[in-house]
Amino acid sequence: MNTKVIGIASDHAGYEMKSMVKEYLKEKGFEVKDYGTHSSESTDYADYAHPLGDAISRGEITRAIAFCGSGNGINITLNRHAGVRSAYSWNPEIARLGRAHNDANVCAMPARFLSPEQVKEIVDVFLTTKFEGGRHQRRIEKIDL
Ligand SMILES: O=C(CO)[C@H](O)[C@H](O)[C@H](O)COP(=O)(O)O
Repeated sequence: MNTKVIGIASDHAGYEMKSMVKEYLKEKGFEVKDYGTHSSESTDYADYAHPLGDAISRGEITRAIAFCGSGNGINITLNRHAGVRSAYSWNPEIARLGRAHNDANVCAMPARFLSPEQVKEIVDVFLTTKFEGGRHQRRIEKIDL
């Protein structure tokens, strides 16, 4: 498992925030795999969520950051993929709980409702918080149908 590789994806509404996060992660020494979109031209979040979700299901990526305008569409789509636990992370504490309690492997954010500074803080918390296991391991094992 290469935890230094981070997947990223967004639609048009999240493109600028994704670009910012891409540079931020590179500055921190991460390798970034960008699943698109690659401009602010109007597009559909599922077209980027599915390739990222597939990569997680195949085990190619173990952690990812994803955006759309509200965060809902990209989060819902990613969570259709086996093995994806995408946490809708609209503040740092929710991101921390997503990792600590849910072993989330994707941090999905609402790009139109967060500042770049808020996003950086959420990303930092998401990438540094460890899963607590214990009772939470039992619970996540009950998620998949
Ligand atoms: O938030 C989203 C989906 O949950 C999308 O990012 C879109 O921005 C949203 O659906 C609004 O669409 P628009 O074409 O950007 O007006």
